[in-house]
Amino acid sequence: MSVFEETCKAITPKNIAIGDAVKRTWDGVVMYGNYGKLVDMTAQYAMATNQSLEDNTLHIPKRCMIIASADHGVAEMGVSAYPQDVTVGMTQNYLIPKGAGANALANYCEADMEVIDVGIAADMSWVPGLRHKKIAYGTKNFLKAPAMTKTQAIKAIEAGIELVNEKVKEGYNVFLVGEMGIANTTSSAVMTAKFAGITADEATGRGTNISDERLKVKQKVVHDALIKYAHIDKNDGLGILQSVGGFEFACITGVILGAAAQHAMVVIDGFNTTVCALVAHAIVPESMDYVMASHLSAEKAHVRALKVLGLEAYVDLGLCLGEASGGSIQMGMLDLAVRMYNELEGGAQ
Ligand SMILES: O=C(O)c1ccc[n+]([C@@H]2O[C@H](COP(=O)([O-])O)[C@@H](O)[C@H]2O)c1
Ligand SMILES: Cc1cc2nc[nH]c2cc1C
Repeated sequence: MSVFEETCKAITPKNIAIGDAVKRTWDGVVMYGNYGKLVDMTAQYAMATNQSLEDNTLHIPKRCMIIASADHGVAEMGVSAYPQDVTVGMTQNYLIPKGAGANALANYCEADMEVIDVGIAADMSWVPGLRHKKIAYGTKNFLKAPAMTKTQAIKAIEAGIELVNEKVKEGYNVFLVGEMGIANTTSSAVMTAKFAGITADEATGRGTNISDERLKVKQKVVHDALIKYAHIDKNDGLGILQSVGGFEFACITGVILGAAAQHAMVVIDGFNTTVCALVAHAIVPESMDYVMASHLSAEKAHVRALKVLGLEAYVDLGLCLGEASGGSIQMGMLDLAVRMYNELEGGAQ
């Protein structure tokens, strides 16, 4: 059995009794009013990470931010506001000089950062600290040919699984996922249209704030891709990923499946990482027991993607970015909720 198959097979549903016990503790202390979504966060975290609730406390999350980078052949259609080499520049920036917004946010939420190249269309061997797992120099333009082969999709998924397995061994139990890849919101739009059963126009947003003119081009690309891949079933996660996805999305799908198999939790970020969750959901529905939503991206179809998963974002800050930005803010809130839970004493307040 492959690492991918073994991982999928190892995923079990969360233990509801743990969540109920956490909620009872909050209820026992807070006699009137309630702490609303802070309670939900702690219950979800406790269930996903299979906490023993010894001394009625929760382990403080040990956090790892994983940013996966890759390029997209569909960029040649003129669907992004930025050239492809921004993927190189931003990915380098996470490591030297560690000056990106993602670095600041990782520091804020006390996450260690791992950056992985699974398909950047340039040689990245000179970047120190980068995890070199390049599957190919970018995907194919999916209007011409499937973005990747099935073997490549599984290889990229396994890169994510293996990274999580390594980090779980080091004690990490919460993973904040982020991505970087110019043109990848076009890929996400097609995947969301497939999974959510919505039209190209409903699924297509402005990504890196493209002009009206580019938006028309992007909508047509998404429309044409939906016709070209109409034969792929909406429940075929691997088929959709392989046809119109990206290597960074496959890697993050692997992070989600790998974490779920190990009872670790994944905090998703915006539109793109929610689409990775859609793929994981199609492959193993129970993997969603290990996924926590974070912010609502300004990318318009994000809400439609979350709806398929039955998830709701905790905050709407108007971010439209990726690179684990919203996930880091969510991590800050989860940390607060866990620390508060650990200080609760019995009795009426
Ligand atoms: O995930 C999101 O909500 C999101 C929304 C808009 C843009 N992005 C980021 O912007 C890039 C993709 O935008 P685009 O216009 O090139 O498709 C990619 O690097 C993503 O990290 C991400
Ligand atoms: C500058 C820039 C930063 C990003 N971070 C994530 N996606 C991005 C896309 C661009 C273009």
